[in-house]
Amino acid sequence: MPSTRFAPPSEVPGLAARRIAADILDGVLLKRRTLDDQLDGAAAHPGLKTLSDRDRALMRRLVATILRRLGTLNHVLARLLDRGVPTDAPRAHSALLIGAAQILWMDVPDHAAVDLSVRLVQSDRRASRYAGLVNAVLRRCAREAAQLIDELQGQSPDVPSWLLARWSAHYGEDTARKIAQALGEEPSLDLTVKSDHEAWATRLHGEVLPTGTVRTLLQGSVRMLPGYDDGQWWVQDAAAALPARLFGEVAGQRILDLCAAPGGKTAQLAHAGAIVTAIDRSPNRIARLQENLTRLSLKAETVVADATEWGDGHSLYDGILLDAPCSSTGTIRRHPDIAWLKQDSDIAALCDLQSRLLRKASSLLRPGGLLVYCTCSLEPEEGEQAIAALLAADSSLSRVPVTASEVAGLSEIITAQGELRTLPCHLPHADPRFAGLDGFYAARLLKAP
Ligand SMILES: C[S@@+](CC[C@H](N)C(=O)[O-])C[C@H]1O[C@@H](n2cnc3c(N)ncnc32)[C@H](O)[C@@H]1O
Repeated sequence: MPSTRFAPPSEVPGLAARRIAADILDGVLLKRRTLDDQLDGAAAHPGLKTLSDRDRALMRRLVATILRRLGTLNHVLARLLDRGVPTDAPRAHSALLIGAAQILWMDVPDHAAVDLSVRLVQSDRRASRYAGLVNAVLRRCAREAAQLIDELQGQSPDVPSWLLARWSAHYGEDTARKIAQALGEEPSLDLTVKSDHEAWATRLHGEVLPTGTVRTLLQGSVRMLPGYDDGQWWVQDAAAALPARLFGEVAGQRILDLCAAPGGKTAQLAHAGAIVTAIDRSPNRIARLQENLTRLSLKAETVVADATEWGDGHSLYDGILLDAPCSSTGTIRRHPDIAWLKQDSDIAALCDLQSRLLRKASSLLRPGGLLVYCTCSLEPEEGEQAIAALLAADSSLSRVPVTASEVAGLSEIITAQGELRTLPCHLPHADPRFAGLDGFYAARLLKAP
């Protein structure tokens, strides 16, 4: 729980939002807590409740911008600080990041950004003696940062080097650089709508993508948008909406969604008429899935269970969706904390779980049934290699290649093996704010009849 106080009544406008941003930033960078954890649910920052909708949106955007451009910011600050970032007062570092991000990329006047960061350090016992330093460095930042950022040309400072090395090895240096560049952009809001796609796109000031997703640049709480309360759509990245479609016609089929929460894909399957059993091992996340289904007036059987141990005695399913837990490196655009929280060593442990879940999924599938496996990871071990290993070990399964016509003709997102592989740099658009996809992998497998 953050120790700093928030929002005393006499405080200058905007300071509480910056202080909470600093707490949450420290939560990610120093305490290794996820953004989701700090922004929603029981363990969320208690100060969030005191912020207006506008300040809350600004605070979220500020934190996301800093995490998305952390390498660049740290380079600029390092060049402006003769003796480096003070190590005895973490709030001095977060105040510098917050001030610099606003000066460089947000619609906040420079003098206000500097003033709020100075106040931020002044109100922290350990950091207050750095108020003069913060003031001077941020003023120089406003004057000199553009030139300092130029020094980074040709580099990808905002992606940790271990990740960049992985992507270069698998996709080639050029694509790795494009992925890194795409991750620096603020992502659009993507919605899966039940019907009337064009009408919803117009109402929400967006457009319909070739794949049917409605994409808009609206910001702030989605709960305030038209269509939310009456359950006309749900938030789902355009790439995340593709795997569930690989089953084809599912009306009346029994489909098992093995790692289901918060339920974007369960909702797609239920909306398409499937009889869905949705399993997740997290009770809180299953509760969220249930809430989402209720809002959308959709139905599914829900089960809280560890999927690796579930299913004995159940009849076999017509289709199984395994959206496995993974490193989530494909979603860094939307969850920029992931880049700084995950480590290379996490991937091997996840691969072990994924292979156990895959074996379980195969055992619960009827002959002639389809298994769709997907992960929101860019790492081949969690995608292509996991499926290659499964196919080598289980001769009852074979690939049913995905064709371009199933994904609105986007042949660049299909591999030579007929698997889906979307990258953050895919789906270019004349207006870059409308471009990009989360990085997803999906394969479709048939159980021999
Ligand atoms: C990638 S998310 C699923 C997203 C979901 N399919 C959707 O479209 O909204 C992975 C989920 O797997 C769940 N999970 C992780 N390990 C599990 C296990 N052994 N058994 C069941 N669920 C598990 C996590 O709680 C998490 O909700």
